Amino acid sequence: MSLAIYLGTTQATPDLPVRWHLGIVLIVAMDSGAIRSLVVLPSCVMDPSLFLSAVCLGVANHAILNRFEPRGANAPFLFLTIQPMVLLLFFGGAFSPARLMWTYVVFLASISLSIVAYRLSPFHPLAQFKGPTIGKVSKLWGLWIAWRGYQYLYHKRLHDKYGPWVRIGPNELSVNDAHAVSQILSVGGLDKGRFYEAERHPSTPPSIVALSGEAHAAKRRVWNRAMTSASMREYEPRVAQRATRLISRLGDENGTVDLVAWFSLFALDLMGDLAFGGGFEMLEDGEDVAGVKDKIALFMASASLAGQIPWIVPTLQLLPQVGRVIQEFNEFGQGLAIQRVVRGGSGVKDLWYHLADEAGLEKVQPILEDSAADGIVAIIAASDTTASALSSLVWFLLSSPEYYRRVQLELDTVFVDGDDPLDVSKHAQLRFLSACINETLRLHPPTPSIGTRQVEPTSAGRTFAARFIPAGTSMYTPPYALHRNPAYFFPHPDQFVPDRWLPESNFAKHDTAAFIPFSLGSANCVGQKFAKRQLMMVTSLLLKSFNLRFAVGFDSEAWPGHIRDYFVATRGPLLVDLTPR
Ligand code: HEM
Repeated sequence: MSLAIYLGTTQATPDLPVRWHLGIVLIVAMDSGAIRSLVVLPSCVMDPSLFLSAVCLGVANHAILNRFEPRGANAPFLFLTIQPMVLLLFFGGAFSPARLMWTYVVFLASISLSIVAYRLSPFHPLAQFKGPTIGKVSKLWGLWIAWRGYQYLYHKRLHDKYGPWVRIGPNELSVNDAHAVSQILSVGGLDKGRFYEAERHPSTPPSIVALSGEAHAAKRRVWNRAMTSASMREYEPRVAQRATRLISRLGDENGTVDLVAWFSLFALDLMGDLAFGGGFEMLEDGEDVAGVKDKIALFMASASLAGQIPWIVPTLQLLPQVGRVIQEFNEFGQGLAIQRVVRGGSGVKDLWYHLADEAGLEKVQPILEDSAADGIVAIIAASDTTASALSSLVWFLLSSPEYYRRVQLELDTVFVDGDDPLDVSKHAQLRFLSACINETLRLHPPTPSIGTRQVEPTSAGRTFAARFIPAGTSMYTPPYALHRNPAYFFPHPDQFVPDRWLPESNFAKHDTAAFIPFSLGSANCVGQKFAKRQLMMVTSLLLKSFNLRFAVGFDSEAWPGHIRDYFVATRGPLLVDLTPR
């Protein structure tokens, strides 16, 4: 009830200063009897000195935990659990369950109130940053939003309301300022935050995504080799083969298809080929028989949610079920890796060839488990992202017939009869299709929020775009909000207007520094050129092969509403009718 009154009042007047929030909480709490019962009820079983000691102990615990922030919750949980018992023992007197319970209640209530008061107070290091009160108080609200998959929309809404810097968690900011974002993500900026620890389990080798610093740089060197222009040329025949099979399977369906599902089967088959020398035949089956997609979805959802409150990760990992998700995933990757090794490379310089350093270029050869972990990352990082981008591109084109017509005209001009739409040497001529891809990645970035970066907790803090950021602060740099910021893309920041990407266009604002679908800096997307190449190849072949329109009865306008953000955004079915051209 008190909470409802409090939320109601603050909702009606959202810009109340912090001291008013504290005042309202206090009055409502007193009025509702919460404070009275907290003082009166325990007095039946607790003498005043025990009561006061429990309060002081609670506040002291907050002061200590705040000063020496623990990395995990296991030791602090234990530490907090035993203290009320020790306090009771120290005070002596008759033991009763009621006395013990109230000691716990008073102790925990004191810690909680002390934390809330501090987080809302002007003494908190992030007090100068605006943001929703509930976010300042606890990360649990952010977890709830992330649970529902709406984090990307939440970030944008908060930036629309509070401006480019928003405090979205007790020690967390979201930044929608292109200059600051580039400083944060680029070389010399910040390392990955604890968000990424959720992807690691002590029993499994870390992949490139979960690493930072030197260890990341070493892995990245191998990945960079795998993504040079020469390496990509080796992969192109595989892309062409899988894209051709996709088109023939779509043709077999003879009518309405769910393109989200088919793009996903295509991308998984392709990455299975490149990362492990084959093994999936999902296009053939017309479905994901082995449930790889479900495994990825479960892994991504668990990691992205646990990443919201990283201090809980060591505790969660004590649960066998949690470890099992990560371990099973890892074993799955190792199984594929062993098959690839047994099968041999047959001279193909695929992704595995580079990840396993078959050329022997590294001083220390990676062990099979490490390469397997990276192979799995390749499947996760490359399949859902590419499939998401392809489906959004088709959705935008079918929703804007004029742009669809222009893309088709361009394709028909560049690829005249007998030309191969998979010929990458002609990509440079597909200027409008390229603009449509950029505009799709702008409005529907496949990773709409990315994980956090963190100011080194032992540092003296950092300054970005003239704002001082205290040590330990986590920072989101959300592409979705940045890409729709009218300060960078104007006019029509929320509309699909591919012309803004053409060199001859003259839009009032077109700041590509704010365009970060592949992130920036040393941990940006290593596969971005390959991703764009795939998008161009598949779209060219698809639109040359078929005329597309939304299936009859399909609610196309509602489709973007089904996008959910679990690090990589998921999409609902995209039902399209195809007729051969
Ligand atoms: C449209 C498609 C794609 C998009 C939008 C995309 C986006 C991204 C983004 C935003 C990151 C940085 C994530 C972070 O900072 O936490 C990333 C990282 C990464 N991506 Fe992509 N990606 C795509 C396709 C691909 C492909 C095709 C590959 C590989 C074949 C790939 C491999 C990777 C890898 C290995 C990383 C980790 C890099 C590192 O930590 O150094 N991605 N991607």
